[in-house]
Amino acid sequence: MIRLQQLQFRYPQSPFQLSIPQLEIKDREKVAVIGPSGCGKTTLLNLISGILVPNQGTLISCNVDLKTLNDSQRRVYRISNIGFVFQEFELIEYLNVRENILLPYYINQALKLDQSVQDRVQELAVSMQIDQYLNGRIDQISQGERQRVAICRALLPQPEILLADEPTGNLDPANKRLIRDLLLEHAARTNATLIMVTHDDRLLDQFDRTIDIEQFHEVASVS
Ligand SMILES: Nc1ncnc2c1ncn2[C@@H]1O[C@H](COP(=O)(O)OP(=O)(O)OP(=O)(O)O)[C@@H](O)[C@H]1O
Repeated sequence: MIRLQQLQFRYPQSPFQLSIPQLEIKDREKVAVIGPSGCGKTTLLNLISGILVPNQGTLISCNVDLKTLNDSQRRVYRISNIGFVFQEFELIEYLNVRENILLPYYINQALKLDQSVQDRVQELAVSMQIDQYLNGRIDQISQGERQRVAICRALLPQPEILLADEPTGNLDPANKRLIRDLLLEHAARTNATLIMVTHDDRLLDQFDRTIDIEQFHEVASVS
């Protein structure tokens, strides 16, 4: 369960403010996050992942109030529980496709890279239809294929919470549905909670619930 209560968040020197009186997302729930550009969708995902910290209020996730954790404890929380598909993918051009998928295992000593992980890379790549590119270069695959590499990387550690920030942007309608369905299927198979940002109303029908972040968006005076 993810529970936000009386949560307030502001960036320094910015009038943008997120004020969330109460928001709960149940374990294994599949939630779409919507709202106009700039209303705080990415900010919400960054708060849930522990990248950002609320100014006020509580954010409980995986039975921990994230505000009570220091930076290194929040990093451990993120590594252990969160898979994040970033809006800009955050792929590394000088690593090949397989190495990009394995990146969490290179940078986090808490994750053990053994044969079962290598086998899972192969399985995930097959399910995402990018297995033929595993030894290829990132700059030689399409936008949609890059998106699927980023998704494989987020899914590989089998996270309890999967956060996907507009993972279907810039894709044609058929590929948008394909990516959404792959995320939903993997989340269902691994009992993960899925929180996916989208601007596309046509993708909402397969989710348990839609949360419109605009209701929590406030404009404060800059101080
Ligand atoms: N690091 C930052 N410092 C100051 N302001 C920021 C920062 N990051 C985002 N903002 C501002 O916070 C607001 C919310 O940004 P956010 O990225 O969460 O919106 P969004 O709903 O995800 O937008 P989009 O749909 O365009 O991706 C915006 O007004 C943005 O300019």
